[in-house]
Amino acid sequence: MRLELKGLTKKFGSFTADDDIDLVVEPGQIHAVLGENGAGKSTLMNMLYGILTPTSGEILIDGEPVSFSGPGDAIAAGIGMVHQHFKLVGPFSVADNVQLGREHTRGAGVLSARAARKAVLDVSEQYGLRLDPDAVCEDLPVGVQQRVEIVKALSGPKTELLILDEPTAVLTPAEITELLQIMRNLAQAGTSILFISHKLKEVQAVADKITVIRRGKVVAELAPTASESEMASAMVGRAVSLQVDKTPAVPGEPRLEVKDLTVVSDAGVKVLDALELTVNGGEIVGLAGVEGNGQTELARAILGLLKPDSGYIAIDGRDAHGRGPARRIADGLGYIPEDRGRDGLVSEFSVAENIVLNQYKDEPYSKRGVVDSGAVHKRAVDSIAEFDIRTQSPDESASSLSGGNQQKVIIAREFSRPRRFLVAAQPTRGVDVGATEFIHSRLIAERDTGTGVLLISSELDEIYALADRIAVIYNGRIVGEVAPDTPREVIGRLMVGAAGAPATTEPLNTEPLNDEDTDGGDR
Ligand SMILES: Nc1ncnc2c1ncn2[C@@H]1O[C@H](COP(=O)(O)OP(=O)(O)OP(=O)(O)O)[C@@H](O)[C@H]1O
Repeated sequence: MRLELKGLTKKFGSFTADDDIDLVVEPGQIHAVLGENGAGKSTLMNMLYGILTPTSGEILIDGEPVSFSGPGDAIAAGIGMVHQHFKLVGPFSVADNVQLGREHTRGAGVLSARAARKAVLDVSEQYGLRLDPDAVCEDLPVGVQQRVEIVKALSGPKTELLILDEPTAVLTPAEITELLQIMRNLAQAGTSILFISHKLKEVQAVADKITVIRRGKVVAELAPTASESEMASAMVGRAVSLQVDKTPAVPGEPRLEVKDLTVVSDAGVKVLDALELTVNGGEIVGLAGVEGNGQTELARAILGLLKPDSGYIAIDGRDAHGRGPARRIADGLGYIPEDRGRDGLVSEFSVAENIVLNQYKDEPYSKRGVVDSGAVHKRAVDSIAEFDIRTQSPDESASSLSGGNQQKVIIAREFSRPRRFLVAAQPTRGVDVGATEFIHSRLIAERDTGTGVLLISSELDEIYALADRIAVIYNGRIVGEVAPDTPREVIGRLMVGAAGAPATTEPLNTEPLNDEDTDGGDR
């Protein structure tokens, strides 16, 4: 399929999210779309997939103008889409999920259970996407759920163009390598791919062509040979430092002490297993690990959202036992949650309300129990400017913000008050390079004021950039604490629970994306 966009424009009220976009995707081409948070990438893809109606402009498929009144039309025209946030129904099987939604698809028809299983197996075989059609989706690792989304997108009547909107944001390094290979295979077989990512190494690794959009306009077309800094500055419109400067840490008193912490899941599995960890004031401890090894539970237990079965947590020297999240926050705990939808934002609240979410009862936002809306508004206006949150107004609902800008709202909230200890879980997930630079330098500034920081990140690059000490978590235990100059292979082996194994038997990732990533890194 040859896809051509001519002057595609989308306005929300008086705001122009996409402005006169021209773009051509040739058959079998992997075309990356890069841009800052809020640049208009998802809006553009949603128009292409029939979710949004363009305000003006044309979409042409093989030279013919098309008009979609819903995703069903786009699917029937040969377009498949994998969204930024998974849309699978957890308790359903893989086959059921692939089948789901087809009832509205013109020309695709409803499949019988047998036909749905067969569709999964056929697509799996055709593209080398291994999947068990009978597996229950919520039991599958994230990378496999992603594969289900791709198979679903490819199982339309004749999918020839696949839209992947930040498909790697939640994947492990090995899963990312696998996905990039799947993309190459698909392209080789003739499928065109539109690929959105904030991870520049991935873009370099797979893209045939790169279009950069900024504030809704195409600002550059780059060759795949473009360097990371060329891509970054085209996106942001200024030079971006991809490396943060920091001086050595000066650790002080313990700010987090975790001893013998055990959490058993409802299914009877020890998700945290006698975990021991200390973070001192004035240092950043990076918690490295493949997602799903207890990081989420550790963060939630520190905040008081998850009750441990046994063990001890102290925040700033105070036993946290019996203290709920609100009291821990009052004690000086800060929290940037990994799941902004669940723990970070109230999406129907305004941007301003979200910025003061855990502070609105305090001075100056409340006086004698009454919220001072002027003070809240002023604080929101200041934060929007300081953190470059792209929103039309502080009163806009948080749900209308782009994914990366939602993350900036949380960051603005958590960086605004003095803290003794901060848990930063995936702080730059979905965030563009400019904002990543900013968040990284703020985390270091926090450390330099004496705050203890536990950085939980699935990105080894991020851990290396920031951590003064690296703790590796595997199966709910800290299996190693190492210095920040420890080679990737060593950390990679710890991450897969194979500390003693020779390097050759436990590759973290078999296909490095570039020469620097000798173990296949996390990008
Ligand atoms: N339904 C809507 N109503 C009002 N504004 C919207 C709506 N949907 C998107 N926007 C605005 O359009 C702009 C573009 O958003 P979009 O989600 O396309 O950005 P993006 O480039 O995908 O960003 P990110 O990298 O953060 O995902 C944002 O400023 C967003 O606030």
